[in-house]
Amino acid sequence: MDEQITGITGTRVAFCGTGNMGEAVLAGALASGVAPGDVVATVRRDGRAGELEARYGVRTTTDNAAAVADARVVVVGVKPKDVAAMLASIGPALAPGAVVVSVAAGLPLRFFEERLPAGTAVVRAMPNTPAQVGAGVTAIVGGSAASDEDLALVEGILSGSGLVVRVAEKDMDAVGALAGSGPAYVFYVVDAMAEAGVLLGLTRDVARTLAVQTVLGAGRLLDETGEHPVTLRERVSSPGGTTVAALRRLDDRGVRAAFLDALEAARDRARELAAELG
Ligand SMILES: NC(=O)C1=CN([C@@H]2O[C@H](COP(=O)(O)OP(=O)(O)OC[C@H]3O[C@@H](n4cnc5c(N)ncnc54)[C@H](OP(=O)(O)O)[C@@H]3O)[C@@H](O)[C@H]2O)C=CC1
Ligand SMILES: O=C(O)[C@@H]1CCC=N1
Repeated sequence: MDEQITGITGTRVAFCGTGNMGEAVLAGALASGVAPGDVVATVRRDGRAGELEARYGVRTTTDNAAAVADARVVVVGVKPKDVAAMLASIGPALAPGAVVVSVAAGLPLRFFEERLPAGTAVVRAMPNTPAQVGAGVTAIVGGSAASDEDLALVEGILSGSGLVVRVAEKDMDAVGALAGSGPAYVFYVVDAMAEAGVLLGLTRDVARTLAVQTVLGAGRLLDETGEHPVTLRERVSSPGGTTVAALRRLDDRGVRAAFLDALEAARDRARELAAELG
């Protein structure tokens, strides 16, 4: 266990708003070595509280201010439109030296720093949902009051979610468009491939298994060989064979161009959110 992970022992973490992304980051924090007894997760519904308690053995509450009172790290996991109200609730209750971590799409560090007590350390993060199984990737950037120690602590807590990279804040909306939203594009492709398998006569079960395993295997091959995707694609494409016939259709249908447009749309929506809410 390295020094960063060791430093996590005993760190109290509050999750303020524990939905899809908050839960995935919570699972990663526990995998990093945060003790369930040091975690409090806030919710709005009893049913949700029961789910989180049963799955992770953490405490839950609907009282956000009480949740942050002794937390060293506070993860704000509500939707962007709910962030300002959350900060108004928790700001006065933050413990001295607390670091506030935002996962909100679009909202800049400035949005948090303007609404929290002066000098509050803020870290902006963009995780993705494979964090739930330790296979996520999260980009982080620290605000003006976040120390190296704060960033290292947050990085350690997020490392149980998967890879953590540090980026400049100007790149955060691009990160969100690529990696934050990215799992949804992959699920979309898997669903489309499985549907196509059904069209060709495979059972739904077999088609799903083949699509999932193919995406998993292709991802591992990319990761473990470090080869360029074009090189790996060429190795699948026999001259005059079946794959080039299929890839030509994808090109004809503008799939590559659609990805370029799609990521620009996601980036632009993040900018709009910041403008609407800021
Ligand atoms: N989903 C994703 O893949 C990613 C999301 N993000 C960011 O994560 C954030 C959350 O998104 P997501 O998890 O998808 O959304 P969810 O709606 O699943 O999660 C938000 C949660 O916050 C709860 N909540 C809202 N207000 C309060 C409150 N006052 N007190 C306690 N709990 C509250 C909601 O409760 P209730 O269940 O009752 O509605 C909900 O469970 C967003 O800012 C988003 O931009 C970032 C990267 C990826
Ligand atoms: O769709 C969203 O707005 C969030 C942010 C990135 C992924 N999901």
